[in-house]
Amino acid sequence: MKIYYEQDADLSLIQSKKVAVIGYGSQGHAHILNMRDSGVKNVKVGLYEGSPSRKKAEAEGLEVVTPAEAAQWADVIMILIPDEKQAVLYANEIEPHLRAGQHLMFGHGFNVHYNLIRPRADVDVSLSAPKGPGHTLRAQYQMGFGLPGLVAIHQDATGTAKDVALSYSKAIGNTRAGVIETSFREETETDLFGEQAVLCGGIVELIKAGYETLVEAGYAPEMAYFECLHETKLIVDLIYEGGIANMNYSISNTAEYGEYVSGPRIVDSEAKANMKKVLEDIQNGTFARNWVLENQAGAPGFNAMRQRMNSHPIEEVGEKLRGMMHWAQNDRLVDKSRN
Ligand SMILES: NC(=O)C1=CN([C@@H]2O[C@H](COP(=O)(O)OP(=O)(O)OC[C@H]3O[C@@H](n4cnc5c(N)ncnc54)[C@H](OP(=O)(O)O)[C@@H]3O)[C@@H](O)[C@H]2O)C=CC1
Ligand SMILES: CC[C@](O)(C(C)=O)C(=O)O
Ligand SMILES: [Mg+2]
Ligand SMILES: [Mg+2]
Repeated sequence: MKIYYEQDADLSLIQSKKVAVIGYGSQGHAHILNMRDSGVKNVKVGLYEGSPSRKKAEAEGLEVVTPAEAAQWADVIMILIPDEKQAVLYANEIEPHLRAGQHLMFGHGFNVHYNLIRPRADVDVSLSAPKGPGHTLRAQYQMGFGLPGLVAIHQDATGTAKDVALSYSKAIGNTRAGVIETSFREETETDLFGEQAVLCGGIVELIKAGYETLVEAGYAPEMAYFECLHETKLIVDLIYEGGIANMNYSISNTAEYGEYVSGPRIVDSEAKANMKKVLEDIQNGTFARNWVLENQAGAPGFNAMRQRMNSHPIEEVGEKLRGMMHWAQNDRLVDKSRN
């Protein structure tokens, strides 16, 4: 496995290009602001007319144009709008203006891997995918650190696709932590699996089930919140810092013994068998097809599930308790008024 670091990437390549970032959301704002701070001067944001994000980008002094204008102007076009909107954007606003030798980039391989976007053969197509949320990508960069990232090349029409993709990854701070070379397929399938089984789907269900178990047994919701949600970060920080052994070193022997005897009763062989089914659905395209169809129908199921999640009692008690922890409100990663 090849991992690229600062010395392996030439920042001047991306600095010499006209770079358009389509979208100014979680990833978009972080990519363009990190790039600008890395000396990439010729940047524009692509947003539709009337986009609420326009004001936020302009407040940072960025030039905002339409996606079609961005595609006409740029040498490098990075698409960072929601995955489910990219195919329509590409067909209507990008593809008609593409010319040979341009470089099309993605932050996730979803649309290219599942053939929802099929770029013409004479453009470079790559991905530069940070392994973490956009707001963390920005915050880490500003502190002088970086998130790990991935690069992959789908097409190399000019012979320079990888060098430019690595240069882009350096500009957003990923080579500070290390950039792994992968494929669109591997990035897409592992990213979807990670977020569904562990990082988002797995953790959220674990937290909710733990909270509900305690509350249904008569314990105070506040106790259940601190135990099952709040402390998750403190424990994950220890794992992040030095692995599972580091966490086990810090917790009590009683907790460690409970981890060994009770953990496998929760995430048991059935849970692992279900993980394998989730992975199969990702690999055979079932998940992608369902997500596309859901959006074609106006996302009724998605919106209902989002609404149900947002009104779960753990969110209510959490809001109240977090309001008491003023320090946790300072230096927030997500400032919805800015990005
Ligand atoms: N979120 C993350 O941290 C990560 C995301 N990725 C990938 O990065 C990509 C972007 O995801 P993410 O940052 O979450 O996306 P967001 O949902 O945060 O992006 C929203 C942005 O896209 C703009 N937008 C929406 N539709 C259009 C359109 N038709 N034309 C132009 N702009 C549009 C929105 O404008 P407005 O709000 O004004 O409507 C907003 O600025 C995806 O491929 C995702 O998988 C990869 C790694 C992590
Ligand atoms: C874990 C979710 C993620 O894959 C990410 C932040 O990396 C995403 O799609 O947002
Ligand atoms: Mg991810
Ligand atoms: Mg993802």
